[in-house]
Amino acid sequence: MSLLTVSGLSRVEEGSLIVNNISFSQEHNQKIAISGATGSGKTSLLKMIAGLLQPTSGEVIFEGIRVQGPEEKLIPGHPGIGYLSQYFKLRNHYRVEELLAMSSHLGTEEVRTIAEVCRVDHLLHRWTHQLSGGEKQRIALAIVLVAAPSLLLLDEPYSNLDGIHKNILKSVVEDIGQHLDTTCLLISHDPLDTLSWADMIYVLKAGSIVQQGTPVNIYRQPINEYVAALFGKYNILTPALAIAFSEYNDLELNRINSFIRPEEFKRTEKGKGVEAMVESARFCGHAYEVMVRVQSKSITMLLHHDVPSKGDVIYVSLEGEA
Ligand SMILES: Nc1ncnc2c1ncn2[C@@H]1O[C@H](COP(=O)(O)OP(=O)(O)OP(=O)(O)O)[C@@H](O)[C@H]1O
Repeated sequence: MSLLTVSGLSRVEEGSLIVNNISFSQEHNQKIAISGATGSGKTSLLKMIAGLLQPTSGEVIFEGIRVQGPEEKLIPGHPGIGYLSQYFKLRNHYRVEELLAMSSHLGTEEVRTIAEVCRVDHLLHRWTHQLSGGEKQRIALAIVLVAAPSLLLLDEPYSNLDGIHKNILKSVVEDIGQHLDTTCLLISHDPLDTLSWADMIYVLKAGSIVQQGTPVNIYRQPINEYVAALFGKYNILTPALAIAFSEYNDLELNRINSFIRPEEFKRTEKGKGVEAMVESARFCGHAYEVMVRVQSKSITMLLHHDVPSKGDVIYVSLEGEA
């Protein structure tokens, strides 16, 4: 039996379908990410799973039992499902340890472990107004975790954090799965948050799932430009460009555009690739982003060495020989 089964879940708001017939299931310890542009319905979906928003139709089955919505229960929510909103608030005038004790269903040792996993064990005596934003976020997460949920729903957990605190929280989320045996489902619109973490990604657009797959599959084979754009930089390979590259690469030729990531192009020797005129070469930290013009279309590629200059003619092919 799956830990979570979502079947035909929909929500109508002011006459519009904001979540449209969503179905998927999640196994124990499977890491699922839901991605989508702003307003695509991610938060509404997550709240319905948590029992905090009433579905208009469809159902959520958690550990074999239907999750009731807020219109069916006095106190909304499900004790086995933890939900951390991107707009969480910590109560004022309490010490961190008091907040943890108030929400805890666990013994002192287990609370201590959760505080350690969340990297907040050194903050237990602090008052809530004495914390930074990143610390507050990890304490809010610890408060959800001490209620001992088997499923943790995280709504854009990294959105307000700087790089350093984001990395700490990413390690925390990794550890939650490994050390606390809590299954996680998170939503994010940032590809860096989901690609390296998730086992499975569902992409939402206007309330519907438009693509589902492993991170590699979603990144390398986006089914449309919306999915391609959500997960990083991309080039549109028109049918005409595909014919030009097919002379040097094994390409399936069809009449539709396909989407190629910058790192999938490589610089090659004359006679082994398509001729391209360099328009610009910009350093971007891990590589140079080089814009070239091929048959009047611009292509962005990433080069780590042999970086050309503006105006140079180079030869470009795709990774993998024909
Ligand atoms: N109570 C409501 N009344 C009317 N429309 C709503 C309500 N709640 C959400 N919506 C609309 O439903 C759509 C989905 O909202 P939701 O917050 O679920 O999207 P999201 O993908 O989480 O967005 P974001 O990434 O910006 O948080 C949006 O167009 C939003 O304006």
